Amino acid sequence: MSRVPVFVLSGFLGSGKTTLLERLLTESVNQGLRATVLMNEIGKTDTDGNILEGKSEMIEKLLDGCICCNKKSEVAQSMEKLLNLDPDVIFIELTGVANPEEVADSLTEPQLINQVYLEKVITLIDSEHILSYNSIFESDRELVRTTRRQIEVADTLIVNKMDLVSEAKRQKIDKLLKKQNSTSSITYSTYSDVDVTSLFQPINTKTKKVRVRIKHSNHREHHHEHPPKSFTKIKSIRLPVPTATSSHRVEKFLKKWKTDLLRAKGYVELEDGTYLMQHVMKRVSWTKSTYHGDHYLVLIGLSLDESKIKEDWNAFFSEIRA
Ligand SMILES: Nc1nc2c(ncn2[C@@H]2O[C@H](COP(=O)(O)OP(=O)(O)OP(=O)(O)O)[C@@H](O)[C@H]2O)c(=O)[nH]1
Repeated sequence: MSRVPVFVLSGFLGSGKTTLLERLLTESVNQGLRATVLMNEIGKTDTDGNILEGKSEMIEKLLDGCICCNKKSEVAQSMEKLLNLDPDVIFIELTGVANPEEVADSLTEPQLINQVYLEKVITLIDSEHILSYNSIFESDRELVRTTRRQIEVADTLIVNKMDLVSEAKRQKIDKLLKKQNSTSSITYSTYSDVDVTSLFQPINTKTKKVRVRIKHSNHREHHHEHPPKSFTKIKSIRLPVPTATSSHRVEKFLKKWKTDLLRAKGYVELEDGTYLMQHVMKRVSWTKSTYHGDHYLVLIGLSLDESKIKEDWNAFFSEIRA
């Protein structure tokens, strides 16, 4: 029996993983490949799953945590469900704070090892922010280590968001990446627009080699001292959006937490309908959406003060209602 190739999409929060996944799913359809997806999110809310709605009916979700050792059996269970659908390819989108080595290990579980192989770890790089990671994450060494491993173990590095950086910055990033990973290919993109056909090459040529491997570091044993559901100090907070509001007001609210806020996303009702709000570091975008579920925002950040944020959020809506 041939093993199913697995592509792991890694990269820090907001780097462009879901944007690439949408392209990969479109290409899968074009090539007549049956693609399935395992999504992993930090909180209990699956915004990326909603974004991908309609792109693939075969999405398994692992919410509330990064795929790390305590989730190994859940990964195996989810993968088995996907394998029952007889896919040609499986994409795993990790959370922005996951170390791809953990999921690679999960693929070697006894019930999976004969059914799947790791084809590629693709790591997306947010070119606008990568050079600032060390200073932004100063208080969280584990996070610095994880973002570094995302680069070091990648087979393919995609430096995304090239529309937001200068040529001088591109050269600095190039130098940094080559220092941290001398063997990976490096591709530059805007909105993760890469040559996806070449990423699929191994599947097309049907040279499905039996391998599950990853470039491990010498000291890759997992650190068990962290609490089970928090790999780093990164926290995710879900805020319900009970009534229609304005984008300006939401952005003003987010700005208040900017020192700790790394990522926010969710569905908000504005005057003329529902919008998907995406916030990466300080950059915000709004896209009209056909989403029909409850409106909410998810805030992800370092040491976010949950009770203060929730209190402020409630006050924000009391003001609207008054
Ligand atoms: N300006 C610009 N924005 C981009 C680019 N690529 C993606 N984005 C935007 O960046 C935001 C985050 O993109 P995603 O694809 O959701 O990133 P992600 O890595 O999946 O995010 P998480 O799953 O939250 O870690 C979205 O608003 C995208 O539209 C790019 O090349 N340039």
